[in-house]
Amino acid sequence: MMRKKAVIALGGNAIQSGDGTAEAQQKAIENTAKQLVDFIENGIDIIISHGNGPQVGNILLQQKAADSVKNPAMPLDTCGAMSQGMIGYWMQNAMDKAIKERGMVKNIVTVVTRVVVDKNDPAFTNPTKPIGPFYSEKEARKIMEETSSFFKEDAGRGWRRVVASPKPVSIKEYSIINSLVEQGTIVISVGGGGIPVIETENGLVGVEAVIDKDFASQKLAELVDADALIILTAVDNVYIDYNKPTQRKLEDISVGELKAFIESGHFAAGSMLPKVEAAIHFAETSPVRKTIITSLNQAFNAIEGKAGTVVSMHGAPVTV
Ligand SMILES: Nc1ncnc2c1ncn2[C@@H]1O[C@H](COP(=O)(O)OP(=O)(O)O)[C@@H](O)[C@H]1O
Ligand SMILES: NC(=O)OP(=O)(O)O
Repeated sequence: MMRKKAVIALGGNAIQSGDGTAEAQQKAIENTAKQLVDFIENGIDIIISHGNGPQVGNILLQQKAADSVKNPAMPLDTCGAMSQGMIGYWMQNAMDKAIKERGMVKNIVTVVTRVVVDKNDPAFTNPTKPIGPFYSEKEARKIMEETSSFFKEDAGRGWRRVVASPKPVSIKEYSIINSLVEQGTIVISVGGGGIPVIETENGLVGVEAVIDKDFASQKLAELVDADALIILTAVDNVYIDYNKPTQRKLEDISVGELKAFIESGHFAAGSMLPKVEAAIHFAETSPVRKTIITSLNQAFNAIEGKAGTVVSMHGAPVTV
């Protein structure tokens, strides 16, 4: 059987359901792992990436709450590393269990991943990435007055702290990630978009930012020469006229058609827009590459061309 390679980016609902306890998050991840095993069983090598918006924001708050001379608060890049370790650990346990239940044997590893960003990226002066819990407008405005944090309204769901979200330029660990995958290991990497670092005369230095996991996953998919980038979120498809009576789902679509829908403003900034942009960036690198945007439940159907929004250079079905 010809092996294929896919980078699977997991959205918030694949990691968290119910409250934010370790138990609830691990339960959601166990359910996710069961579905990801379908790919492995069918000869697709997977690299799993995931978001960290809620988790990294909460870790930052916990750091600040306990901040003291003897127990200094850790900065955002280090909180990002903590979130990679935490979610990676949960995912390793869940994948181990799911694989064993299907009678297979596989190694699973989490790679703490550093992603280089440009220190002059305009995102550093325009924070847009929501992290941590939701607040009322009144609470958010009060915290903004008292601290140097910024808050914005997040897609009608409430107010959240926003931080800089520079674009990924390169991924330090991509080569080792690829070697591990080629050996048949399941790799969890670029968690939370990767730890943002800049290149300096003294080596790599972490910066106060959170990279978008869809953009980082797209960059990784390119660098490891994946056949497919699979972006899993809460909806089965990307829609035009989303939530309007004229709503229409997109199935097989070309890069050109999708760019035209972006121009007409069909995709919400901060939610569907980065996914659609990442999808385009990956699909336009080669006519044999495709990006799928769908839900966890439809993920495997989508790889078989039976579900999801599939973005490719020419919009015709691409077999993976
Ligand atoms: N045009 C659109 N088509 C489909 N979903 C959309 C669209 N515009 C906004 N959305 C919303 O974007 C959400 C996905 O973004 P988000 O929740 O930020 O992603 P993640 O799953 O990575 O956490 C969908 O669940 C949907 O509610
Ligand atoms: N880092 C990141 O994109 O996280 P979310 O997907 O949780 O926003």
